[in-house]
Amino acid sequence: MTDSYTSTGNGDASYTPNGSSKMNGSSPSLPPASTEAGTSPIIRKKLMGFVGFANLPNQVHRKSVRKGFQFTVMVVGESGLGKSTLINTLFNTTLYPPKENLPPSAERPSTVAIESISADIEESGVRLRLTVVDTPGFGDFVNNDDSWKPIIENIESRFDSYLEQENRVNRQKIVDNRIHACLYFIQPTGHSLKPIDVECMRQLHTKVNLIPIIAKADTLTDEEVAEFKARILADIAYHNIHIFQAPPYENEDEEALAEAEEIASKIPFAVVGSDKVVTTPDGRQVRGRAYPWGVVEVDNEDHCDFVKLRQMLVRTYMEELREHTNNVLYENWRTEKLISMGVVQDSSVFKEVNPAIRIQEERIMHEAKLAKMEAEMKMVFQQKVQEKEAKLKQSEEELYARHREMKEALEKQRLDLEDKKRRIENGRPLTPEKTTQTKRRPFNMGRP
Ligand SMILES: Nc1nc2c(ncn2[C@@H]2O[C@H](COP(=O)(O)OP(=O)(O)OP(=O)(O)O)[C@@H](O)[C@H]2O)c(=O)[nH]1
Repeated sequence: MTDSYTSTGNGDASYTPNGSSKMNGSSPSLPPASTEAGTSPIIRKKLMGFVGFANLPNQVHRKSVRKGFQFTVMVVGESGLGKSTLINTLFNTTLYPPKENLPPSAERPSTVAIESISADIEESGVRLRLTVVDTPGFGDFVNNDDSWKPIIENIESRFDSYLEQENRVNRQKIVDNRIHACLYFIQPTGHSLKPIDVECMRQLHTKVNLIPIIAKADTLTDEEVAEFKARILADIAYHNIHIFQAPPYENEDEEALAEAEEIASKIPFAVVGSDKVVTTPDGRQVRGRAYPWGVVEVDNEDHCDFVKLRQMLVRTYMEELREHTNNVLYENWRTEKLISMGVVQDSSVFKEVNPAIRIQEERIMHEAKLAKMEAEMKMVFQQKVQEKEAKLKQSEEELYARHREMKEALEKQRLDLEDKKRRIENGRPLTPEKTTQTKRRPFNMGRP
């Protein structure tokens, strides 16, 4: 086996094992050896790893992990439906302190008040800035007609703040406070959606990713849950409410497709929340709720849909929810807002331009411009000709008039002379007009 060393003469060099192939993007690794001539050292190069764009996802991954993530979730539902408990269970934190620790002065608000709590959560080195927006007071009053209004105002004010940041000269530090997901808690009545639920969801669905949840599902039997879900879905379809559905991707593998289908089949998620650890009859320590008749396990897919909800919200579709908020919900809101402010979109910027058609259009426009200029010049020319003709006609008439005048004068002169001639011939003296001779002006043709 023989190795060869090639020098290109411009400082580049490549080592070719067996003289067969060249390697680029490599680094020198082995100590230099001598060539046959014994002058130039052989640089042995070795590939340190895979060189190609297939590594791009890893770069994105590293960058995202360094930057951390931001996620804002809103919880809407009547009080006591287990919203705080579910959030604590979902993100495995005590974001909401236990209610017994709250001071007695912590009274119910008299209107729907919006509260938000943020926490930095870290899991396997990945940082997540989680913000939960709570809506205490929603649906708690005798008249709940406008309960949804403060919620919508809050969502829109977050869009406003984002739009304002986008319009700044310096957009380096945009803070995204928009709501990425809205968990809508439905009371486990077993009937169907209440009018307040329908109205609120109708108001919300165009502004947030709506995820309906049947709260405290452990209070219903499996059959009741199935029937309740069917009725809720029918109501949602009837009222044309859009709930969040993950978009299907064409090149997704079978496992991912099956997972997406399974998650979709569980909507609305019937969940049980508990941040307490209890012991099962078989001695396992689980997060759940202990009843005299047994233990409901939060993380057991046979007991409730909590795992699927977490899968959707955290594991599989968190980025999808953020993207959908930005690309669809915010974009639609922004368009409407700008139009309402009188900003008009120039639709020609979206037109695809075919260079041949463009040249043809420009040629037609140019020809039209030339034709217009020509017509204008013709008009000016005609006008000038008419003016000149009028002037010539006028001087012709003047000449004729003078000619006539002179002719008459000459005729008169001729007649006078003939008269004189006749008198002289008849021997009659000339009239005394001789003495009163008038000075005749000399005849001058062409002068006025
Ligand atoms: N049976 C049952 N009870 C639950 C569940 N989740 C929470 N609870 C209980 O319901 C009560 C109210 O729970 P919270 O989490 O404070 O409810 P909330 O919706 O945050 O209430 P507000 O803060 O008043 O809006 C507590 O006693 C919880 O232990 C559940 O899934 N099933």
